Order: sequence, then C-alpha cells, then structure tokens
Amino acid sequence: MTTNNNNKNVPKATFQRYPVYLKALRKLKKHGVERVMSKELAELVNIEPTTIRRDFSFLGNLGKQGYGYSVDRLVDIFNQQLGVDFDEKIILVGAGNLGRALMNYNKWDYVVGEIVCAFDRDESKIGMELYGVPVYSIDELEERIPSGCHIAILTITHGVQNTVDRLVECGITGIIDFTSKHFNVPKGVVVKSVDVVSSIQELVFESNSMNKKA
Ligand SMILES: NC(=O)c1ccc[n+]([C@@H]2O[C@H](COP(=O)([O-])OP(=O)(O)OC[C@H]3O[C@@H](n4cnc5c(N)ncnc54)[C@H](O)[C@@H]3O)[C@@H](O)[C@H]2O)c1
Repeated sequence: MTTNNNNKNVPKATFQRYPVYLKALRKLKKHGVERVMSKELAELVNIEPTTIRRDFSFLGNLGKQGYGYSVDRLVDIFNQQLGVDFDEKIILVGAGNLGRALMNYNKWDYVVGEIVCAFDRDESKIGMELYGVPVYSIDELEERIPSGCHIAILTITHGVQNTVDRLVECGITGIIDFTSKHFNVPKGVVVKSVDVVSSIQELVFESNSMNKKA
C-alpha cells in the first residue's frame, strides 16, 4: 500500500499503473485531446475500464460520471502523485546527423520532457528550425539557454571540454554524452554516456564467449 496525496491507501498494483496512465494521458494532451472516457483510455493502455475507474477513485473527485475525465487535470494529478517532473527542458548541442535524429524523435515516450532548442557552431544551421526545434549559435549559449534547464544532450565533434565547462556554468547538471570523448565535470554533475560501438563490442565479446562455452 502507498498513501497518496488524498491520504488514501493506494494498492501497490494501482500505484504501479499510474506511470502507464500518465504516459497515455500526456500523449493525448500533446494531440490536443481535452477529455477522455475510461473506455477510450482503456483501449490506449490495455487495462479494463472498470480497473481504471477503480484506480481513479483513489484520486479524489474527478468530475461528473459520463462526462469523461479532464486530461489536463489527470496529468497534473499523476505528476503530483508520482512526485516527478516529466517536463524537463532539454537542450541539444550539435545539430548534425545524430542531433537531427534525436530532434526528429523528440517524443521521449511522452514522459521525460523534450528538446526545446539546439545549439551549433555551423553558420548554415543557425537560425533554422529542425523538426520544430530552433537552432541557435553556440556563441549565444549563455543568453539563449532556457531558464530551469538542467539537461543537455551532447552530439558535437569538437571542443568537448570547453563546451561542457560552459554548459556547467549555465546550470547544466546532467549530460547525455554521445561523443565518446573524455571530459571532466565537477562534483554534482552526472554524465550518462551512450556508445553504440562499445555496446556492439560488448555484445560480440559476450556472444563469442558464450559460444565457446557451449
Ligand atoms: N555514441 C554513439 O553511439 C555515437 C554514434 C554516432 C555518432 N556519435 C558521435 O556523436 C557526435 C556527432 O556525430 P554526427 O555524426 O552527428 O556528427 P556531425 O558532424 O554530423 O554533427 C556534429 C555537429 O556538431 C556541430 N559542432 C561540432 N563541434 C561543435 C561545438 N564545439 N559547438 C557547437 N557545435 C559543434 C557541427 O557543426 C555539426 O553540426 C560525434 O562525436 C560522433 O563521434 C556517437
């Protein structure tokens, strides 16, 4: 059991379904849907409408029956219940091949937030909108970085340490690094490195050693 904000004891199974509902509701919100019936939501999340109605009964008064639930209201409630901010403003540095692919994807499964702007040093890209994301000059990083932004995705090829230092100065505390280049960060800054090549190498190594044992 988990006690929620309405001081109701929520069964564990119900609580575990909250992120599933939130993801579906955020998707609906993105598509401009304002109200949703439990039956419609049931089809999206593959959970019985009766289970949904029971799960929602722990959330307090959600309005008149038969009229559908307010998507906005539910998103707010689930955000609160889960105690996380799924609206991270993420910046991307390096609007090249990989950067573009990430901007094109930019749905982040409707749960983590989205890339709000990109930075590059290439004059031909500055001022463009790529998949709806504006690209600014890296020279304007300090002026353009959105307030409250803590996460940066790094997809550049040059000057990594210098760029990281500037990002940290601007308040970035989390970096998703695709560059595979070594750089230092001060304490309190978290770096998650994504390296497809290393993953393939590990995979080859593991599958070779498994085959040797067999
Ligand atoms: N981790 C992985 O699995 C993986 C896979 C592919 C590529 N990469 C790496 O990702 C990075 C990007 O690859 P790509 O193919 O998109 O390269 P790319 O050349 O297509 O794009 C790089 C972009 O970054 C910009 N740039 C470079 N240095 C900059 C700086 N200091 N400040 C601002 N903008 C800068 C360039 O102008 C360009 O637009 C490379 O470091 C590459 O090695 C990693």
